[in-house]
Amino acid sequence: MMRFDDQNPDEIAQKLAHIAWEAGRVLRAMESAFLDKRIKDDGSPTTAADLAAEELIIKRLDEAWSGVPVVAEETCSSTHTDDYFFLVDPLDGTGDFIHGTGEYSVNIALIRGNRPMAAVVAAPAMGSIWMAGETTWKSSLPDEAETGFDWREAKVRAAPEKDLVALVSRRHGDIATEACLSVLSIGTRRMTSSALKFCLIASGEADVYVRCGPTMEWDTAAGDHILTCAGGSVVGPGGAPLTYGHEDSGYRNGPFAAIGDIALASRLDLPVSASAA
Ligand SMILES: Nc1ncnc2c1ncn2[C@@H]1O[C@H](COP(=O)(O)O)[C@@H](OP(=O)(O)O)[C@H]1O
Ligand SMILES: [Mg+2]
Repeated sequence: MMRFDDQNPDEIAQKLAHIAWEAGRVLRAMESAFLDKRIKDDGSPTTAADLAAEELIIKRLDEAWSGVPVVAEETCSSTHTDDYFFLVDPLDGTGDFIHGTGEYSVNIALIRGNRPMAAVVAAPAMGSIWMAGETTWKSSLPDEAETGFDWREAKVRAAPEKDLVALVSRRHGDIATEACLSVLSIGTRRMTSSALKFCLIASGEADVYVRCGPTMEWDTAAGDHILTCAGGSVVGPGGAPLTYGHEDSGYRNGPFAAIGDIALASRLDLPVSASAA
């Protein structure tokens, strides 16, 4: 089996970026097609585009790192016995993909133990991509993957005293999330779908994203790593980082807050368990 010890995390992230770039091409080509949607058990939609992108990503991961388990949203292989495994959301923000807002992303994270070590989030319709190994990098999405990326380091900003910029889901909200936000001095609330919320904080364009409603590990792992390597944090109740690979709980996350400035952590009071859907 291919091991990761001989590759540095930024090199792995770069390979993941190429795979996400290719999956993004598949999704863009399917944007205007009329796609039947199916509602899954958790109430969220899925389409042929989710499946096509996931199939491609799994194939490419296997070509690059044969035998490493992949836990992916649509075909969620339920066991991972190795120290390393991938978490994949081929299309995060399927509702937005269907409604044409363009706010959807491809999320891929390599997990070592219970934390990410390399990750990519691509936003094909927005033309942007973020990757992180040890450092976080942002690029526009090029026409040619081999030569076209223009990677620049991404960094969080210090939180302003007041008028924080909060990112909130366009399609999912709950009372517990609103209660957490209400104690912060929020100046602007910006509706944003998918893992883009983590990336905008990582790029210093926003300060906080709180989510007390249900999400899955593949929704957060890549964005978590991108934000963390840019100087931010993703914390659960009590301020601990999120951990991944919780097969027993069906890969569900608890409540979390993504923040650019760790100083905000002491002002947050997250509930212990996720709100109902
Ligand atoms: N009831 C539920 N249980 C688990 N995850 C849910 C959920 N409702 C929404 N989500 C997650 O929230 C994601 C969308 O987040 P946002 O509202 O921030 O765009 C969905 O991603 P997918 O579109 O990949 O299914 C889905 O995984
Ligand atoms: Mg998805």
